[in-house]
Amino acid sequence: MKLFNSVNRLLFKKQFKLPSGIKRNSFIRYNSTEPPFTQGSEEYKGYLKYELDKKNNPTPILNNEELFERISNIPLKNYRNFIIVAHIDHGKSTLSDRLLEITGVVNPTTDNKQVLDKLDVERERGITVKAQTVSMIYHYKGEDYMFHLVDSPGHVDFRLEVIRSYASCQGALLLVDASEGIKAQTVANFYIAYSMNLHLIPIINKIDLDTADIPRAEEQIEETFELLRDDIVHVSAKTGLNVEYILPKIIENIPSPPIEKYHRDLPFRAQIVDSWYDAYVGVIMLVNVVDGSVKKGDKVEFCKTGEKYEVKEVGIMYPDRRALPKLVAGQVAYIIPGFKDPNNVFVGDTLRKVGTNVEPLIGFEEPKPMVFVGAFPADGTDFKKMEESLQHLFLNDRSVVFQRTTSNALGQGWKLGFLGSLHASIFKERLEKEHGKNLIITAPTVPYKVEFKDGKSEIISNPDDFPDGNKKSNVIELFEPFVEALMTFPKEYTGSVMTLCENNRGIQKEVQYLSNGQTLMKYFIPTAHLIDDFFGKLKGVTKGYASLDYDDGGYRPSDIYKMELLVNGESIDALSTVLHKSQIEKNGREFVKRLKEFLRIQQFEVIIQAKANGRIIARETIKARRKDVLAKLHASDISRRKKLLVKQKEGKKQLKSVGKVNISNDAFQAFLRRE
Ligand SMILES: Nc1nc2c(ncn2[C@@H]2O[C@H](COP(=O)(O)OP(=O)(O)OP(=O)(O)O)[C@@H](O)[C@H]2O)c(=O)[nH]1
Repeated sequence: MKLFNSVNRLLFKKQFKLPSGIKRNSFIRYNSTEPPFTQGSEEYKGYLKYELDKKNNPTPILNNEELFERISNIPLKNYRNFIIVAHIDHGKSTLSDRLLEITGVVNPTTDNKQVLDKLDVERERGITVKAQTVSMIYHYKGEDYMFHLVDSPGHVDFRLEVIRSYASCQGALLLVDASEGIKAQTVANFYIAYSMNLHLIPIINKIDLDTADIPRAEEQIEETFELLRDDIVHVSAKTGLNVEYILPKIIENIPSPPIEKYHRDLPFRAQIVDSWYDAYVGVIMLVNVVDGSVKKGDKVEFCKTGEKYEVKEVGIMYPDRRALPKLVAGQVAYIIPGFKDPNNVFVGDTLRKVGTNVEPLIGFEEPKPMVFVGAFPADGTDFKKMEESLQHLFLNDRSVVFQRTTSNALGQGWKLGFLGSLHASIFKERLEKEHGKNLIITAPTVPYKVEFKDGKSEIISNPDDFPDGNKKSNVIELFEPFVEALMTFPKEYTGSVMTLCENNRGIQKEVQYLSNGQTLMKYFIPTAHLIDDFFGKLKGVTKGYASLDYDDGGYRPSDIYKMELLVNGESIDALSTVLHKSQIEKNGREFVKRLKEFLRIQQFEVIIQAKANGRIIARETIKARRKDVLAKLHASDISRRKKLLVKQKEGKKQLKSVGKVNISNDAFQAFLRRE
């Protein structure tokens, strides 16, 4: 591989005519600081030829024996575990693809588009949802190095996933898009990496774009993160330009796993970093091996549950599973424990060999769902079948909370909890795509906290359970969750963003004007407003230029009430919401109006009301009208008559009944989807 790289480097050098005055040995610097080549220029054509040659002479892909032999000889001091962090869409997955090609993990001749984005949703939506790990071997200055690269999700909903991934890493590549510059998530991810003592390698990506502004991105990196301009590598992950210069930087700047924490001569101990389900082999666990070694046939124990299993397979992700005879300390690798139920595995738990009784490692913070929805099967749908199908959908995402629940209006169903609004919308979209009309999904809600007079407190994630009327007399205080939102946008929108935040009951924490003409603003925002498309509204008032990141902002006392929708005096529990006092009048009026539109004309008068704090807020009436489906037919048209009557009968079957009023599935769905 070394030979291959030097041949390529020569080829690469030969293709470019360097401007006069620039020496060959300043080649790296030249390529990493100058603007990209113009398309169609001689240099660009030369670069394309280099790309073609690379494709025709790829680094050979090792078979399992070769792989194990190479890995077995790599000492712990030559391990580098790192993560790529960046704002969403700044090119993490694309950069991973290029690194995998250079190190011969994947063949560059195949179309490597986001090799690591394995979940369907990730490929469909082009975003990373789960962190993925992949191992690489890189030969440098006569020695083999083992890299574990973690491609972490960029979106804030998956922040805990990012933090967990950091735990097994010593360094991070901090990626910034050359045309976009630093964004909210770049800042947020930088601070996490910094607080966890990770060594950072700054990289400016997308230098091939016409809109790339490299000096501006450099200035931002230097000013905001106090990283040296000279340390920045300039790359195009898309074309591969300069990506090879990142690898030596990783070796020289990121330390190996610390020898005081990782011991190859102690009994086996590993931390579970992630787990997923495979239809053929069952559960697969990704582990960070901290001490000792483990191999197929070893008996291992989960510290948390005490459950014991025999190891069926061990190996590394390369980029798919490659079975190896054994794993050793320092590796981030997989273990197949040979069971099917994903609920038996707890991320953060420690694995040890049976009988060794070594101390468990410190676990991770459990992800807390921030957004809840109810899901109910429409009439005629098989509950059990639907439940199996839903469970299947969530098998690979253990952060989804899945519980049975019942509603007086919609019958038996499930309560689903998600990490944030993107997480919820990804699954909602999939549910709607896969189950369409067979599933009614209620409006998203957030978990409220209630403190009672007896000192107890409760988290309420179903609005209908929110204390009201008599139940409220035992309550001392009600709390709603907030997020600490971090926004960046061009300075001229500062006033509009402030107004937006104030209108969403935001509490200002900090405003900073950055040198690049951007404002960085921090506000505490109620989570309920955040999930009500706050980002969409933020983009609206900043012409799409804002970026948003958020963190848990804790609970704050709040003047909140349950609002019910009544149809002929009967409350429809699935449509209850929890609202702040300031929103009740407006939302109450809007909700009854909307529900009126969606309710079918009934055979008697229907009264729709919104009620909160024991008071009727709004009211609408639907006048009775009998629908005669045969009215327009000629008396002798018997077969058509029959058909229509059958159709009417089917339609009636579809109606969900609340009190005496029938509400069709379509009406529920249309109301909830705000169509
Ligand atoms: N022009 C250009 N486009 C790039 C470059 N790198 C990535 N892209 C494009 O930018 C988009 C986002 O790239 P990804 O690699 O999916 O970004 P990501 O950071 O992994 O995104 P998330 O996983 O959603 O956070 C894709 O359309 C890429 O093709 C680059 O160097 N130049």
